Amino acid sequence: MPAVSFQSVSKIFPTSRGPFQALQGVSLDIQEGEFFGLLGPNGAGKTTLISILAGLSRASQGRVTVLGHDVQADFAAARHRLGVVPQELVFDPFFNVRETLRLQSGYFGVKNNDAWIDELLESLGLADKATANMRQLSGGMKRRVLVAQALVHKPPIIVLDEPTAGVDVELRQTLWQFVARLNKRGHTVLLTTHYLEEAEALCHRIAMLKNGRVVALDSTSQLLKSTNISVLQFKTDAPLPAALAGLARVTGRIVQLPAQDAAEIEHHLAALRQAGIAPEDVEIRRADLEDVFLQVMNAAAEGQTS
Ligand SMILES: Nc1ncnc2c1ncn2[C@@H]1O[C@H](COP(=O)(O)OP(=O)(O)OP(=O)(O)O)[C@@H](O)[C@H]1O
Repeated sequence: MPAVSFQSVSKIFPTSRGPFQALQGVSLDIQEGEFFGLLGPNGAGKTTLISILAGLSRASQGRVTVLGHDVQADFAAARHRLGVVPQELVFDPFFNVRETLRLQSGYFGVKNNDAWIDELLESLGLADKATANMRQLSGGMKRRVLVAQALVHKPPIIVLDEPTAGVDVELRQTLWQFVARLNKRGHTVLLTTHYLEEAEALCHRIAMLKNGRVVALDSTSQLLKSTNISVLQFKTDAPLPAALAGLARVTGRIVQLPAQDAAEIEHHLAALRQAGIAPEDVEIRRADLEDVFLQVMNAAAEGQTS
């Protein structure tokens, strides 16, 4: 039985400009013990899908189950098996950290779980903040409590919606170490993130969403193998010739150009030379998940317009 099963899930939001289809027939199964990544550009429908999974929003069509429990018909059983770390920081400011975690345990009918709460506090670097009031914590500390809060009832499935947005390097490392440990112990993890190097490092399998549809679904290693492209990377201050500008991924001075083969790399270099550009720090590397992601998204866009 899959840990999570999305079956032909569609979602239509009524808006002032008429109905808007945020999800269009999304079907995918996440197996028990998997570390699964859900990727997509802003507005692709990731949060909508997670809200339906968590029972916060209803699918317009289709069905979602959590370890066999329908998220609507069998809401309590499904919800109990999920630990959802939401994107937004929402807390009751009147409680301290430990009280917040005890309160959350109470919502799930869990008692006498102080040993687990201590482990959560310790693993998330919150041990010295146990009696601090929620409103005294920094944003990053609050995010740690949010993670702890989602895990108080030891859910078999952990759902993380962009947990590292705006989070410092230390917390990212603490968080990923802890989540990876829980995954090794058998917890299923569903992660959405815009940090593709995190997804590449952590996820066994990845689904890419665009405009509410699944446009790629495969193991991370297959996705990386699916593209035989290389990337020509260099630095320059000069504006690129138009023919290359459309292909390039530019970050400040760093330019990355995908190329199918050596001939195309030569072609790119010749185009630069012709434009009078002398690229600095030239290197050629294999495509990473970000390159694959961009390729999949561009192919999906072309598919839609044709
Ligand atoms: N309540 C709503 N009413 C109308 N449209 C909505 C509503 N909630 C979401 N949408 C729209 O549905 C689409 C998907 O939104 P969603 O938040 O699921 O995207 P996302 O993939 O999580 O994006 P991001 O990466 O920005 O978090 C967007 O176009 C959004 O504007």
